Amino acid sequence: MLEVQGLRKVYSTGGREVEALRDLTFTIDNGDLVCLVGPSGCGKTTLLRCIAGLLTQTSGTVKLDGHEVSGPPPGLAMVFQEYGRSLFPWMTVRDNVSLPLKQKRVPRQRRDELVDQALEAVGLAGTESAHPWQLSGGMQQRVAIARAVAYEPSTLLMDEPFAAVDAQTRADLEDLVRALWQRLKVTVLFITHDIDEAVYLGRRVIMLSSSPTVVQDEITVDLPAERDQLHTRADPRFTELRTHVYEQIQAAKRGRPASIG
Ligand SMILES: Nc1ncnc2c1ncn2[C@@H]1O[C@H](COP(=O)(O)OP(=O)(O)OP(=O)(O)O)[C@@H](O)[C@H]1O
Repeated sequence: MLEVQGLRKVYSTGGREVEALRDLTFTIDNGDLVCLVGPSGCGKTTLLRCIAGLLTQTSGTVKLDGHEVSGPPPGLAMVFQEYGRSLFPWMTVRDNVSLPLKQKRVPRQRRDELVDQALEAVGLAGTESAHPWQLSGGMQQRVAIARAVAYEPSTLLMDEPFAAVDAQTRADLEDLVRALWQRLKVTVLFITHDIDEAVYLGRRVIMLSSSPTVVQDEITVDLPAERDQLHTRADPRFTELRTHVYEQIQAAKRGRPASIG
């Protein structure tokens, strides 16, 4: 379980203080898929970096499976928006996916198995010896997802991973994330500023207020577990949920709760 309790982050730079996160509290059960949306600049990346142990909070706690996070926790993998910068261009696809496993000291044979399985799972079997720059943006992001999956994480943090790909690729990658989540039973925290994406993907959606940030609202997405781009997005319940999230985000920008919903 991921537990975020009273998380506050104040940046101090050049004598100026920016309160990015004021007081965030939420929990995510093991095996859940939770999307986090909020207005631009509300501190989504700050939150993820605190959860990943890459940034020290000013106060509050983050616990993963009962252990307080104070550095990059084992069992946690991340996928970033900028796949172009997260893959090493001079390494092959196999070496990129394999790298965290080497750091984890996984034996060679097991490493190869995990890489093969992960590339197969993201539909990239056969690209092992290619270099990232020989692949499309969508394929590069699949490599980044394969790298996270091969690591066999219990928790996967995704920071606006599809913001830089075209709409069709994005739809395919969304379906890939749901399929992997269902298959691997991994806990996923997915950050996006795209409301439709949050409702389509998530089993829960947490909405953040604008900075200084608190949890504005949260919903359980009571759409069928089997989702597809055509039918789910045409479901009247999908429209209701996205309208609710939209109104909450608009209210968050104005700095108060929405009156309806
Ligand atoms: N290193 C830093 N030093 C000072 N202020 C920072 C730093 N990083 C972020 N901030 C500030 O903290 C606030 C939250 O930033 P953050 O990048 O976490 O938001 P975000 O929700 O991810 O933004 P976006 O939606 O635009 O990607 C912003 O006001 C930002 O200017």
